[in-house]
Order: sequence, then C-alpha cells, then structure tokens
Amino acid sequence: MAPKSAPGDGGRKPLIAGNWKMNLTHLEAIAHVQKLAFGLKEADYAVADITVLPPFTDLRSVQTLVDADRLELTYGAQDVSAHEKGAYTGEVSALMLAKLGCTYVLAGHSERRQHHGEDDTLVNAKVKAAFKHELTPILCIGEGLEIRQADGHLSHCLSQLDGALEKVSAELARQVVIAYEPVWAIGTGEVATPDDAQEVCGAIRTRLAELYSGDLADQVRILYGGSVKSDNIAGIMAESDIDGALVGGASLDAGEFIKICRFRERLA
Ligand SMILES: O=C[C@H](O)COP(=O)(O)O
Repeated sequence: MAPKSAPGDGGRKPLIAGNWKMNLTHLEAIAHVQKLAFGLKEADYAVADITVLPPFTDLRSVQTLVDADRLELTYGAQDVSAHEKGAYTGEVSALMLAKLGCTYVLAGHSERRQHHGEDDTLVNAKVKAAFKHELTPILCIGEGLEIRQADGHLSHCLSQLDGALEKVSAELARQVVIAYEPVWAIGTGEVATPDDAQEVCGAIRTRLAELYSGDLADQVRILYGGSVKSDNIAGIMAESDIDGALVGGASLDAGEFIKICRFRERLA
C-alpha cells in the first residue's frame, strides 16, 4: 500500500484522534497523557498526527503537560458552542478553547445529535464558530442502523455533509477534518468492514469535489470511527480514502491507543 502522504492522494498525513467522551477526571487525564507522552516516539508523530479529545474539565491540565514537556501530542474538545459569548449557561465558546491551546474540536458527533438534538443547521454554526477562532473542526457524520438497512446511508451522510458545510468557504473547507462514524458501529464492537467504510469515505470525497474542487477534496482528511481497535485499524487504513481514525473506547487504554497509532506496523 502506498503511504497516505504519497503524491496523488493530496499529501494527506493520517490523523489518529482519541475521543475520551465523558471519561477521566483531570487527575486521571494527567496520568493518561503521561503514559502517552512516555510511549509515543518521534517516529510515531512523523507518520501520523496524534490528538486527544478530553472532557472540557481536563483541558487545562492537558495543556499544562503538553506545554511543559513540549509534546507533539495535540488536543482538542468534544463540542463547542455555536455562539460567540453571552447568556448560554453551560456552553463553552470557541474562543475559550482557542485560549486553552486546542487544535481540534468535534462538531456533530452522533452522541450530540442523538442526546442533545443537534441538527445540521446547528452543526453548521458550530463548524463556523470553530473556524472563526482557528480551531479545526472534526465534522462527524454517519447513519443509524435503520438507514443502513434501508440502503440510505450514502444519501444520509452526504446530506449531513452538505448541511454542515453550507456557506463554508473553500479556504476554510480545505482545512476541515471529516469523520465518518456509522452509529451502529459506535461502542458496539460492530466495526464497519473496510469496504463499507471506504464506500462512504469515497463518496464524501467525491461530494467535496462537487461542492468545491477536486484539488480541495484531495487535501481533506477523512477519518473512520466506530469500534476501532489495534487489531482492525490496519484493514481500515489500507483503504484509499481513509486518512485516520476517531477512536472512542480504545483511546482510554494508553497502550492500545499507541498500538493504533502504529497501524503501519500491521499493514500487510
Ligand atoms: O468518537 C468516537 C466514536 O464515537 C467511536 O467510539 P468507539 O471507538 O468507542 O466505538
């Protein structure tokens, strides 16, 4: 398999992102990042960008460690307010995240769509809010089981993509990261086959080319998420339109997450 950074695939460097979800206190986060810092080597960062997405309450602790030890590990948040500032109790603004040194922020994770009623209009506003403060949104899209069984997955995902990128300029869209996460594969152990994941990720890239340009589509990183583990990452990463992984449960085990980051060792 050609490396992802080979000419012809837009020079896309893989991104491995660990979404901790609502796990790890700030004290546990410190211990966890210390393990990652100890285990991840220069060679790992040379072949993939590696990031963690802790809960808001952990970010300051993670920032302190990353800054003090000048780690190449980056970090980001799991959500962002669509609003700039003001009377929005419980929300966290893009400016606040930027000031904490965040690189990435998730937008439209299926758990936000499912439990908090986020729709494409809100996700679009969050993507724009992130860009306004120079955060890179990781835009999550994906279909539920019923849609997959009815063979509606492509149109569903592409409609989410269109909605989330509405009136986002090419200059900004070039920087977005997209995560395809079939909802039926999240936290279930039911990983999509590499073919299934490639079908949707390829369609996303084609759609980006239609919305913007082929050149832009070639540059955008598209991740797969849903029960990614060290023993299935290589098959997923071998697909031509998959440029990394959004890892949930397996990112809570530092050793397992490091093995996922070293997916190349498992490529046939
Ligand atoms: O953001 C990560 C995804 O929701 C995947 O979670 P999972 O790896 O636990 O299935």
